[in-house]
Amino acid sequence: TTLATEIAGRTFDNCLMNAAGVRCQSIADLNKLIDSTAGAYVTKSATPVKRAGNPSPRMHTLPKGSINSMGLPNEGLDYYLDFVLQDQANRPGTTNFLSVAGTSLEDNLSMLHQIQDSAYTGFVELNLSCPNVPGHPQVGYDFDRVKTVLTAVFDFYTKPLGVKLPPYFDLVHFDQIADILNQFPLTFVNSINSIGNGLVIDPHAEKVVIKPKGGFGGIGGAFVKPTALANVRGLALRLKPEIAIVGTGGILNGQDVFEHILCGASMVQIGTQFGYEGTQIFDRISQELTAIMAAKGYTSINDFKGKLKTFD
Ligand SMILES: O=C(O)c1[nH]c(=O)[nH]c(=O)c1I
Repeated sequence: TTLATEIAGRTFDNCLMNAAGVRCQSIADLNKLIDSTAGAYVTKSATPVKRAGNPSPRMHTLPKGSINSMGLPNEGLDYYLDFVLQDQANRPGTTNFLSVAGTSLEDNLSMLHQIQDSAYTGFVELNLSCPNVPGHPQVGYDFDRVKTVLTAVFDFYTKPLGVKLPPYFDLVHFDQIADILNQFPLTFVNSINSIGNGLVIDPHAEKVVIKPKGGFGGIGGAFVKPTALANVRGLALRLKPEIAIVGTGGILNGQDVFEHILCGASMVQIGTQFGYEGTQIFDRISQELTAIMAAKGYTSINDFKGKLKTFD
């Protein structure tokens, strides 16, 4: 039984990896991911220069999930680009993900020009769905804006690139975003980012649990799995086959991964629960998924990828 997967001709020995933003902001975090069972890593979404992000407390975890309003804290693109360039030199033949999240089209284009002109050979994950930068609405919810951004990007960018999308909640929106995405040579689409602007309350203190935005923040973890599965499936059914689906959202165990793959995911990213457990989660969930596959007689994820049954 193998958990190996492939996207755009790149092979990964495990279909599990971290979700951007979780334990991937520092070189120390990234090296722990390299040393783990994860098949790849993605770096914390970068802006052109280092950002402190929102005031703390800005993240809170409950058994059923997390809320965060980090505000895009990161070390700046150079830090992450230097890291991935060094890593690809150290470990030829491996592919990883560099996440970028400019707060303007100009910032995204300047970062992508820098990456295009560099020796980087890995994937870029263009984050169109950060819900926590005050005053900056999510690009992913403005379909015309998505088309404008991708048109500008693919005017020059030729290396493998995917987009990180927010969750959609209307089948017409799945149709509309898929129609736009299918017009571009995307390598993958990653669904979902956190469910934006949820609210978690501490009833004892009668108070919100995070400081930024009056307590409003992105929701992750078990809370979001049904929405994550729907977005993975909704896009898998609508996107051209050349665009791989990366599934993110609500992964706590091997069964959750199995469900994401059934819906069409080629790679699965773990956020909230990875933040809680650390890198040993990749061993635990790999064992759980292997056991599920063995019990069903599957030897590779391609045996069941995208094969979710319906009643009709
Ligand atoms: O607040 C953040 O840094 C953040 N938080 C999220 O939940 N998703 C994102 O894409 C980002 I850039």
